[in-house]
Amino acid sequence: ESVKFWLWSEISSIYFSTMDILLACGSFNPITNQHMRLFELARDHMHRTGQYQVVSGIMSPVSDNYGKQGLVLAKHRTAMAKLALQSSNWVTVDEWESQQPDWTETAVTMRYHHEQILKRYEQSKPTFTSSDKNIASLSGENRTITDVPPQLKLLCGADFLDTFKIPGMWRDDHVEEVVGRFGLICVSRGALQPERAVHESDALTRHSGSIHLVREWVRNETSATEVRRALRRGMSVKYLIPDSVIEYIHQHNLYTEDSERRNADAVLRPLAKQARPEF
Ligand SMILES: Nc1ncnc2c1ncn2[C@@H]1O[C@H](COP(=O)(O)OP(=O)(O)OP(=O)(O)O)[C@@H](O)[C@H]1O
Ligand SMILES: O=C(O)c1ccc[n+]([C@@H]2O[C@H](COP(=O)([O-])O)[C@@H](O)[C@H]2O)c1
Repeated sequence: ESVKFWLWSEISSIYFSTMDILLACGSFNPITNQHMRLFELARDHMHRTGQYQVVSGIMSPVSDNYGKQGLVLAKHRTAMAKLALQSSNWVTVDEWESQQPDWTETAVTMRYHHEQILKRYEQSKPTFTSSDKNIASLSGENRTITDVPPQLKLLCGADFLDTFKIPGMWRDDHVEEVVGRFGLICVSRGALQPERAVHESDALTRHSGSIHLVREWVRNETSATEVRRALRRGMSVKYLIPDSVIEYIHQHNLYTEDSERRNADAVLRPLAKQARPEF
């Protein structure tokens, strides 16, 4: 009986689950252990639903013209993220967004990755016989269902969800697209209430079926701002960020009083762009 049950649960998880790819957009200035935990928490959550198979994760650092205070160069933020994610066998760093000449809206970044996923899927799609149409490979964790391409979902923390309601920050059609067309996985952060953010937004409520709220029970308030503050003061950030990243920061003398003044008077690019779309 137990063998039958095991077989059934294996087969049903293959046939009835959707492959997901998680994309996290942000400054990662610098990457913290909690940024990497977001991926782990989200993957566990999605797997526990029994409906999704998370096959990979992408971290996409924002480009230099985002205009956020203290933002160090994208080449450094990307290098640090790559060093940190050497310990992951499923999350990688993608440089496309960070290399764009201007700041790129998240919806546009998602469209780009969606196209890349479809291209790779088309290239790697095996030809099927009628009897094995749904299953391409069944090898440990890498089993895949290939008659549906992987779905891209945005992964974020609860503070990110709150930015949707800041006037002039997001275009309404982009919120619709990110949440409605792609889907969102949001991990709790401190005392923020993502359920309330969804409830108080008509657009988010309309698409609540595509929003997955993940509860982080080990509350972790690590923030890149606090890490930068500690570094400026010459204090330890060990165990908040990986050792390899600490070493990189010291080698390049990245976070100083000067670096924190960068963009201090700048208007965040999304706000400037919405205020003067031609600008
Ligand atoms: N401690 C945390 N808990 C949950 N989500 C987090 C946490 N830290 C960062 N995130 C999420 O990671 C993504 C990238 O965040 P970001 O690079 O802005 O880091 P941050 O720590 O929030 O930075 P800063 O302190 O400079 O605002 C966002 O979606 C953010 O919500
Ligand atoms: O697409 C938008 O309109 C939009 C508006 C505001 C912020 N974002 C993205 O949200 C992310 C916020 O990162 P951070 O570090 O400011 O928390 C970053 O990747 C931005 O490009 C995106």
